[in-house]
Amino acid sequence: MIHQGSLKDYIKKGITRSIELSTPVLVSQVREIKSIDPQLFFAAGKRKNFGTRCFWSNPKVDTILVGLGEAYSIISDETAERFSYVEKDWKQLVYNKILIDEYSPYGTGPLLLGGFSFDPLKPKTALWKNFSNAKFILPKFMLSIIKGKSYLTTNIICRPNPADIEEIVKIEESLLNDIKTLTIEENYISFGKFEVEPHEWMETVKNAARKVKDGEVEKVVLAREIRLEFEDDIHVEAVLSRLKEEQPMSYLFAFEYENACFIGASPERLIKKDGNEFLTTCLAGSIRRGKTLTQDEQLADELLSDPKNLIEHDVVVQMIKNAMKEVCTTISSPNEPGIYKMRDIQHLFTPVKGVAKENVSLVTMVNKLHPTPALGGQPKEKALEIIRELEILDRGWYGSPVGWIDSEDNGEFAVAIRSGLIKGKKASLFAGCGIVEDSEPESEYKETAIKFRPMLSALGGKNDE
Ligand SMILES: C=C(O[C@@H]1C=C(C(=O)O)C=C[C@H]1O)C(=O)O
Ligand SMILES: [Mg+2]
Repeated sequence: MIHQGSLKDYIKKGITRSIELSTPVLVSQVREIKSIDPQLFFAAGKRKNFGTRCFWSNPKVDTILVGLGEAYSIISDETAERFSYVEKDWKQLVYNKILIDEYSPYGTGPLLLGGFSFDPLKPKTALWKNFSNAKFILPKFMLSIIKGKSYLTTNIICRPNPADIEEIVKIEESLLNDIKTLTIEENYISFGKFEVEPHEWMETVKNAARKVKDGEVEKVVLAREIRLEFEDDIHVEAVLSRLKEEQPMSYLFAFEYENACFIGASPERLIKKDGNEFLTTCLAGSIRRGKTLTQDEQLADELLSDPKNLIEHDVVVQMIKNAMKEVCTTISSPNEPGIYKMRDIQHLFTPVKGVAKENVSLVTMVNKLHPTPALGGQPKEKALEIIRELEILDRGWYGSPVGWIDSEDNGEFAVAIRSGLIKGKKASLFAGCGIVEDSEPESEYKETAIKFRPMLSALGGKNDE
């Protein structure tokens, strides 16, 4: 529906409604705007001190979302209940919304950007202070670039006491003006690298492989951390630009709360929902890229017929297909895995599509799938126990679902791998490997080294193994 009238009028209406209902009322305006560089919009958020910035784009790049500031936030430090908490709070907020939608394609209007932590039962360390078990933001301003067109959504929460109406309208205007004068500064600064206990990590791989051999689990994923220290503050904007250039086959994401930014370029989709269609991806099993085309193809063939990697992959396929069967009327997926190639690595890849039964929400599916055996293991609970026991790190949001949900329950979540947490001059990067019976510590260590490359390179480092 197209509403006439100015944003200010709608805010006044929102305030009146919020007095009547004694509840916050969301006013959300979408308008098509002249095309804007999403990186610059993200950079403008820093200059304007919005505090919170979110960036999300899919590999096809037909959906780019950049959110600035917090009109509303949904934060939960509960454990199992964190999923339903987010859903309930969001449903309540959008129930009374006033939409001013000249244009409302998929990916515009009121939507939440955020994610969940990997394992709420693992004690949280200071590193992940700003990253709750669930944290979703409805941005004050959001740029959506959908199939090449740019839209600006402005979200205002009206409460019984009048909001700073003038202020909001003023900021919106100056924000768009400001972007015209911005550029992204590259600052490649040297850094020192510290690997957190690599030998102990290889020991844990050995222990995990033994547990698989003993029949405790089918597969378990173990991750490790490296810490970088720079001479100067890291420019998150420049890192994002580099990731965009170097990892075009990946989801790009950045979630910045105060001084901490979780950022990465992940090839792995957890789940996408568009109407009643679900799409998910099994991605597990890895090999390096070749130096020549012939060598690259040889490596791909090797991966496609390697028993260890095929087991790693198949455990994921079985679990995801079973989960999809429970909530879908029909599912379809290829019988054999294909190859997904990125700049630094190639993976075994099987997409799974399905048509959802009625009332199966996106968050329900996130809850059901996370963590898949690509990041957790099989069976899920036993694998999580082993990870808690063996792993020498706090995963925080690494390996977790990150993405977006709109007010109609459309959206998409990626698995936050090939990622790191940046705080000022410091960065912690994370990478893991699926461990099965035949996993060898040395070669799994090498595999994680390759998985660190996307972030290391985006931070200005050389490709070392
Ligand atoms: C755990 C990660 O990646 C996962 C593990 C893979 C493997 O072990 O082959 C491949 C892709 C992902 O499922 C990571 O990148 O940190
Ligand atoms: Mg592997």
